[in-house]
Amino acid sequence: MTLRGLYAITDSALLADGRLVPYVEAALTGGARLLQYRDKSGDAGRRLEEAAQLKELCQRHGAQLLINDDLALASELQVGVHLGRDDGSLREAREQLGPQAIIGATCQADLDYAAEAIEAGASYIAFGRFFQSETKPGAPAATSELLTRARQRFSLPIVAIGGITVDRAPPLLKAGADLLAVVHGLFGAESAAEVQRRARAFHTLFMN
Ligand SMILES: Cc1ncc(COP(=O)(O)OP(=O)(O)O)c(N)n1
Ligand SMILES: Cc1nc(C(=O)O)sc1CCOP(=O)(O)O
Ligand SMILES: [Mg+2]
Repeated sequence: MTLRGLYAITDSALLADGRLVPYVEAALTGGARLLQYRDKSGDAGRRLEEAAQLKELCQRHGAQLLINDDLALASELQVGVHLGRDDGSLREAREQLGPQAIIGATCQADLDYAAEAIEAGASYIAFGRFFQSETKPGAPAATSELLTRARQRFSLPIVAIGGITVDRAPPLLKAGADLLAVVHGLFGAESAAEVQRRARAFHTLFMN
């Protein structure tokens, strides 16, 4: 699968009160290619149930599911995983999930760490945050110049994350991002119809 396009990331607060499935379905209908289940609660039963539902939705829409932080859950569902720098070993994830699995690595603004992540078996490298983020205000900042340098140095798919909206996205694509990872700019919406409209607008950016 080509890793390019909109990468939707769930948020348990934005998608509470029954919004998880309809909003995710809207994002996938609008064209999201990857979906990350990001839930920081310790409720293992609910996490398994929700992630299994999302896997089924992704399969129906030809998209790929990744689990944030949790290799054991990714392994149980046989889906991908996204790991930050303190979330466990990328090498172990690759060994456990096999050669086909999508494994993502948070690289913040660190090109040398990205090189290590690639060596350890990452499928994509994620840089950010590019703008002020409502979801993770404390994430270290990155610039589009960093993205340009990453593009020159690496051929692996590059993800941009952090405060991305449809209006802010074009310079990131110009600098070489293959995937735009978005929480609030996609799911911080009043209705599923608005989520679908935003997803479609992101999707259209990749057609140019
Ligand atoms: C695509 C993508 N990029 C970066 C992150 C951030 O991961 P991490 O630093 O581990 O922070 P948390 O998301 O776990 O709070 C991500 N999740 N996805
Ligand atoms: C989870 C996360 N990681 C980031 C990083 O820079 O590594 S920024 C971020 C939050 C992304 O959400 P939003 O699209 O609402 O800003
Ligand atoms: Mg993490």
